[in-house]
Amino acid sequence: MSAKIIDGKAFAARVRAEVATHVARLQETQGLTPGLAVVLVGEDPASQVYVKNKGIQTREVGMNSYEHKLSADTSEADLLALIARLNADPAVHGILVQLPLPKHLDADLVINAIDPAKDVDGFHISNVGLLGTGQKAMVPCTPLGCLMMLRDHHGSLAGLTAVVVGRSNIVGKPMAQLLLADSCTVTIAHSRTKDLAEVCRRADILVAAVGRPEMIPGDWVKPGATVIDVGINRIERDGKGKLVGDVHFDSAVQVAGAITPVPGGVGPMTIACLLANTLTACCRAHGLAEPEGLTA
Ligand SMILES: Nc1nc2c(c(=O)[nH]1)N[C@@H](CN(C=O)c1ccc(C(=O)N[C@@H](CCC(=O)O)C(=O)O)cc1)CN2
Repeated sequence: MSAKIIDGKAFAARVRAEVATHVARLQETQGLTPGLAVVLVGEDPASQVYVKNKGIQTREVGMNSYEHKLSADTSEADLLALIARLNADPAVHGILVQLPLPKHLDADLVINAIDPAKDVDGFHISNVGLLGTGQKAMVPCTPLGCLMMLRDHHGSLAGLTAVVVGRSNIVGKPMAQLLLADSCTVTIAHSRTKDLAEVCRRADILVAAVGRPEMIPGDWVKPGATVIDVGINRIERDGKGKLVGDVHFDSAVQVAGAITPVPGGVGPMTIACLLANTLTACCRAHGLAEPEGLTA
C-alpha cells in the first residue's frame, strides 16, 4: 500500500493565508504592520534564493520586508552593529540572519546578539532555554512546520513513539523538544547510534534530519508510521541535478502511513513558519493576543 503524501506546499499556502488575514486585521484594528529584517552575508547561491523568497512571501502576506545584503568579507563588528540597529528599530519585529555565515564570522555570537524577542529563527540561547523548559519561546521554523503537519495528520501526538534522526541545534534538538512537549516518547538518534535501523523501526513518527541523501530506506520504517523528511540534498543522477531527502522515498512510501516528499514537503513550511513567527513576535511586542494555531 502507498502512503498518504503530506503536501507541504499546500499546507504552507494555508499557513501564509492565515498569517495574511491576521496581518490585515492588525493593520485595521491597531494600525500596525509587522516587519521582518533578513540579513544575508555573502553570495551563497542557495541562501540568495531563500532570502529572495523570504522577501517575496513577506510582502505577499502584507508585512514589511527589510533586506540587508552584506559582502562576504563583512567584519563581525559591522554585522553586530547592524544587528544592534535592528534590535533598536521599532518597525522591525523579526530579525533573521541567513545561515550558513562565512567562516570568519562566529554564528553563535551573531545569533546571540539578536534581541530574543525579535529572534524569529528561535536560535538565540534564551529561546533554546525557554523551549527546553516548556516556556513561551520563539520556536525554530523548520521544526515548527513539522509539528504543524504532524498535529494536522494525527490530531493528538500523545503517547506516540517518535524518533528524530539528527541532533542539530536548528532541527533535531528543537524537534525533539517539541515532540516531547506534545507528550511523545522521544529518542534522538544520529549517525553513531547503534543499530539505527532497529531504533527507526520503533517509530510511530520518524523525523529524518541528518543531511545524508536517501540514508533511510523503506525497511527502516515501521508499517503505517508517519515519516517527516527534513533533508534537502542536491545530488547528480543520470547526469542531471536532483533534490532528494534523507529518506529513500520510493521504498519508504510503500511502507509508511504518511510521508512528506522532497521537494514540496517540509521545505515550504520553513518560510511559512518564519512569517507566522514574525506575526507572533509583533503581537507579543505590542501586548496583543497571539494568533491561535500558528505557534507551538
Ligand atoms: N537563518 C536560517 N538559515 C537557514 C534556515 C533557517 O530556517 N534559518 N533554513 C535553511 C534554508 N531555508 C531557509 O532559510 C530554506 C530551505 C528550504 C526551503 C524550501 O522551500 N525548499 C524547497 C526546495 C527548494 C529548492 O529547490 O532548493 C522544498 O523543500 O520543497 C525553504 C527555506 C538553511 N538556512
